[in-house]
Amino acid sequence: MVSSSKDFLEYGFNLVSEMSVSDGIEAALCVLALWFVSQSFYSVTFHPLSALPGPWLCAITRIPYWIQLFRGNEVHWLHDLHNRYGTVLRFGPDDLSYISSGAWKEIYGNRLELSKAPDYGIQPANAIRSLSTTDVDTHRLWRRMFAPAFSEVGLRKQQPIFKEQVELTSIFSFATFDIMADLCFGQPLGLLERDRSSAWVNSIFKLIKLMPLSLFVEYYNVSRFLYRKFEPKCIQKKKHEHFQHSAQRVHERVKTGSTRPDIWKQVSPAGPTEKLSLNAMCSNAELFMLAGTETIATLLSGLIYHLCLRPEKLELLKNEIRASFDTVSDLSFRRLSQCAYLNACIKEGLRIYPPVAVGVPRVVREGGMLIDNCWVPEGTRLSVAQYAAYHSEKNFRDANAFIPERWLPRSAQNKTDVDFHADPSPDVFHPFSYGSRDCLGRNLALHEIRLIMGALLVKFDFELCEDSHGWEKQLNFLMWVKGPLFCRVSPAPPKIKEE
Ligand code: HEM
Repeated sequence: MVSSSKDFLEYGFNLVSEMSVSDGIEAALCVLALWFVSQSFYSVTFHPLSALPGPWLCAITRIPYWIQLFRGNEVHWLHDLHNRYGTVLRFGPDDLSYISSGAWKEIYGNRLELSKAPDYGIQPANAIRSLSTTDVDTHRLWRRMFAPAFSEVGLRKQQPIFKEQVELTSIFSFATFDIMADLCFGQPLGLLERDRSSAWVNSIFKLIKLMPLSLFVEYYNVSRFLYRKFEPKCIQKKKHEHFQHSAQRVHERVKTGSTRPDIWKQVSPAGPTEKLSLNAMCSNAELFMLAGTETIATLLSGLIYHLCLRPEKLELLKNEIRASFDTVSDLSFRRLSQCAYLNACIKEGLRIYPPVAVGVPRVVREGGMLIDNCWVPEGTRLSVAQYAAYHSEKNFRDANAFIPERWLPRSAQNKTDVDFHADPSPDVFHPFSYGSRDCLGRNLALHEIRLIMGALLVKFDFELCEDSHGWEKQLNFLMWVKGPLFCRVSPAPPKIKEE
């Protein structure tokens, strides 16, 4: 008979010490199975999220999510699940995805500032936090410092740096990497000039494909601990070399100085004692080279693709651009931002093919919170799935069709157009995210996209090659994995001068 807790422990200890190895393994497996069954039962019955819709398997384990993530199919999987289960979806034991307009405000614009999921923060090799940090105070400081460089006034000053590049390009990745390098390092990488990628840029693409693995490792305490302890030397070396590539260029830029209004010229001191250290410049430059290049190249490729599939829309856009500008040197940030049809096309491109197609999760803080009239416990990860939200008929009529007109004011719409302003939730559209951690480079991105599109359409006509039909069927590892996009490109016909 076991009478007290001390006796109980002694009894347990004796029992274990008398066990053979195979009995021990059997007992451990039984305990594990019991734990899993009770956890699963709790997860689908008494867990605070148990009433929310979603596949029961996802309520028990994250395995279905990991499988889809590693297969590059997360975006379409979430889209299908939202179609089946509605605007809120439980796709993991502690993971909720939303596609309603109110969710943006509640998750990303919340006064309580939900924290960014730590596994989504990029860890710079020099260990100095960049803007992607989850630390709220450091993040606030960086945002204040970098805000002027990415503001309208700052960008207008940077306009000449952009124009040096766009005239040359039809290769979007090279152009966006060259432009961002020019803003961060004071000189382009020379990709457009050589018409060839570099080993450094290629390694960024490899890094993007490894994101699911990094998310998996960073999600679990055990794998994170083991990885940090035993990270292979060759990977450490590669990370260091990669970081050094941009760090050296930042050092060079600081040493030689610059007369041009690049990012560093316009950073403001956030307070009397705050200075942007050289190390912090390096880690933020690395972040800008990641965040501000492929996102834009992705949108541009998708936009040209969808325009080529709808030649009547491409014609309207060409007419608008060619009526407003004779040559590339006429293009300016200000005048391009007034091109209504161009802006509508860009919005539609961001909707139908969002560069950040899934939501970056926010984690509910201590004490839990009410969201969408449902109480969610602390630690729950909330996100808005952009692709699913923008392709849902609940939010956009003819959601899978490329229709820039839906973004034009009612008065500018063709009489025969369907009235897309009856779309029930235009507020659901936030391709640059929302709240205190929305995209710092939003203005820069829009100017760059308008300028590159303007330059291309002033100079060239485009037609999609047969081989590239179906180009949009792509895997997604947080970024789309784009195949080659072949277009027949011919010089625009000369303008006939009116008498
Ligand atoms: C079409 C182009 C772009 C799209 C669609 C885009 C989208 C986004 C989104 C959705 C986020 C929010 C992530 C989150 O919720 O945590 C973000 C953050 C960010 N983006 Fe962009 N982005 C684009 C271009 C750029 C450019 C050109 C830059 C320039 C450097 C940039 C710099 C950043 C930075 C620094 C952050 C982190 C902001 C913070 O945590 O405070 N992005 N972007």
